[in-house]
Amino acid sequence: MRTRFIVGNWKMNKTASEGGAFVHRLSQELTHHAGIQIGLTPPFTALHAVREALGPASAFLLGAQNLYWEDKGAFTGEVSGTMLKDIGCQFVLVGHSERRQYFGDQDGWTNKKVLAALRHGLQPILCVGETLQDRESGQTDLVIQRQLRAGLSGIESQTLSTVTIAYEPVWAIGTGRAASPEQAVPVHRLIRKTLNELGGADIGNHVRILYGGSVTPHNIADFLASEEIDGALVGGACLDPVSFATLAKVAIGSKPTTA
Ligand SMILES: O=C(CO)COP(=O)(O)O
Repeated sequence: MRTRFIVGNWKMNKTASEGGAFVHRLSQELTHHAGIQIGLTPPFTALHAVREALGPASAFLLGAQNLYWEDKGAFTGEVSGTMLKDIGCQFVLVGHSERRQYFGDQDGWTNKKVLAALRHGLQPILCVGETLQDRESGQTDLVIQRQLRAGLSGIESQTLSTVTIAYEPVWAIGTGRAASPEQAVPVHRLIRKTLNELGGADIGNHVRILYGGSVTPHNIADFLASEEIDGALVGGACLDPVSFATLAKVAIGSKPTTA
């Protein structure tokens, strides 16, 4: 049984004080969320305020949007796994398409970042996804397999089962044009198959695979109706606490159907 995971990725939004206010409002809206995990990835500057607002016993998980693979040193502008762990993070996004597109994060880097996260006891969420051009030229499967094989290189089977994958088609991010479940599910199956090839046995069946790209309170149930989709990585619709709580409540209430 894979526990569902709904993650709100704030991207470059919200100051520290706005982050604290968000958490207070979210906690009022979402008083229980038994059976699923909910994570937030504020910008680095709001991590402390969000951790404080959540309190030590919070069931919400705190994550970061990126990390650097060295533990410390002369790397101006970077943040290490040691620092994220110290501030209370439990997980970290790696290889988000905006990192790949604007900041040059390549497959080799995502691998170093995944390994660094694991070394520090941070659960990595490795993001993969094809561009529109990739999809239209029939390259989707190749791109996804390349990103997975490179990003997860050198990880032993047992550890591989603790990684989470987010499938985020680049053309669906921030466009209001979500993939249909019919488009997403075959890619989720391909990801599981690739994980089984990488880890042996049925490792892929233990790994959570989230969908991301224009997920809203209105379409989340359609994705979660498939047992292949274990949750969502949400951008725009997570910035308002009421919208995010509504989305999470749908996730708590919906049951997957066996394919
Ligand atoms: O990139 C995303 C989450 O990481 C998705 O963003 P949107 O939900 O705004 O499309």
